[in-house]
Amino acid sequence: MLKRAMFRCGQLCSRVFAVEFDLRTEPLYFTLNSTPQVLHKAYQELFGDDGKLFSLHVHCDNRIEKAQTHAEIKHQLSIALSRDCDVFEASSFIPDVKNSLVKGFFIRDKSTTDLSEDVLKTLQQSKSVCVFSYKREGQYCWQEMLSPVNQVEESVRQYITPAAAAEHHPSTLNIRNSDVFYNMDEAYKVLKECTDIIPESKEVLKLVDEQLETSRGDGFPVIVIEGLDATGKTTLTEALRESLNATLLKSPPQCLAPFRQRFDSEPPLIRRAFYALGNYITAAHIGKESLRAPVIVDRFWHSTAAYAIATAVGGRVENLPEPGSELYKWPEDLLKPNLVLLLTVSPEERLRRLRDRGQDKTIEEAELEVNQLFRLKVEEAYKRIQNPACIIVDASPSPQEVLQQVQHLIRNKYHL
Ligand SMILES: Nc1ncnc2c1ncn2[C@@H]1O[C@H](COP(=O)(O)OP(=O)(O)O)[C@@H](O)[C@H]1O
Ligand SMILES: Nc1ccn([C@H]2C[C@H](O)[C@@H](COP(=O)(O)OP(=O)(O)O)O2)c(=O)n1
Repeated sequence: MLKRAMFRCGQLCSRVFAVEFDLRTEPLYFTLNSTPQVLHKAYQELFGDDGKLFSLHVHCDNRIEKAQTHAEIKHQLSIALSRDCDVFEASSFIPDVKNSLVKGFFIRDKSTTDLSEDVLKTLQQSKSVCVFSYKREGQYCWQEMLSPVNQVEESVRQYITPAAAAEHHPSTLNIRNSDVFYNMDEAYKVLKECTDIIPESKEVLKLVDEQLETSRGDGFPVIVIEGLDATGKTTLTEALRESLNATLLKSPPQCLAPFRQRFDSEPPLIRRAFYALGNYITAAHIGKESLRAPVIVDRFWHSTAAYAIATAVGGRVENLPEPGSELYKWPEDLLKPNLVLLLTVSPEERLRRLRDRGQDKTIEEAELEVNQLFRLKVEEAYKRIQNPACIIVDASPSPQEVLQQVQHLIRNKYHL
């Protein structure tokens, strides 16, 4: 209750709220004020007559619990609300303050029933969930706390006040150590905090503990092949293994395969920590194998960081952390490959390859558009990662031609 009260008043008045009403445009930013503010047209339309509007945020000191509650609520909203409800990603943050982001949702209910209100009231019974409803009167709009079931609280009106757009998309405030990890200890800590609720975490940590040796002398070259799904990584890495007499490794490593599905169903904090640790295990394998032969690696840290950043940052490519941001910096304690190649193909060719593999047949248009935005962000994030940066390889020609192109690049660098 204390958290809720704080959210309602004091501390959170300096907070800015961002709602992703339309993924292709900027979020709508606003703050709250105890005195009425005249809203201009864009805000009036969004907070206007077109249905009932609610927001929901999750507050909790325990980050594992917070991540799981957020994911659980997202799922609940997707199954419990009617078709007349739109659910938008929303967040509250303090501008320029790292880790100040609190994630949540905006719900617009155009139905004539009270179903959404009932669902939200039930969700609000959890101590870490805070729900507000929005009311409109003329040119003013305010939010007040949704009264929990069987409890009438005095409602404080907080008027919506337009706010300037944030210089950096708010989701970038929390990427470090929530989505991307820049040393092993930070990822390790996350899984350690999960051992009670996810028993598999213990087994993963044990595997990490067993692979402490990561140092590498001046051995054979280490070449990482990166790219979106179906760009031809498996085809190329296998051909390279044969032609270079190399060892082929991948991240996550084979020993984590039994746990991957489990961690893929967890919220980003836990899922990304799992993949981060996978890179350290693979690094230990690289360290050993590169003493004997060239090593080809199918996905490594570029994948971990690019997918994590692209998932964390909603909407447009413009929302990504800017080029040169410290969020694209390679972890100081992770083995650096000698060469990173990024396979790229056109969206049409990629889709054709996915279809040939029997995937992606049923994706609807709306989902396709969201996927398209996501794909663009992953590729752009790949390209922004520095030291080592990736070299872009056009992977649209035939497998043989792609192999030749890559052999040429490697030969130029290593005379292999
Ligand atoms: N250069 C290429 N030209 C045409 N098809 C390709 C090429 N490389 C791979 N493919 C085909 O595209 C699909 C995806 O390739 P794959 O190597 O499995 O990609 P990834 O490992 O990146 O997911 C497979 O069916 C594969 O046979
Ligand atoms: N080193 C890695 C490898 C994969 N990941 C994550 C990133 C994405 O969420 C998925 C992509 O894996 P996917 O199953 O599409 O990969 P494949 O192309 O099938 O090998 O895994 C990672 O974070 N770090």
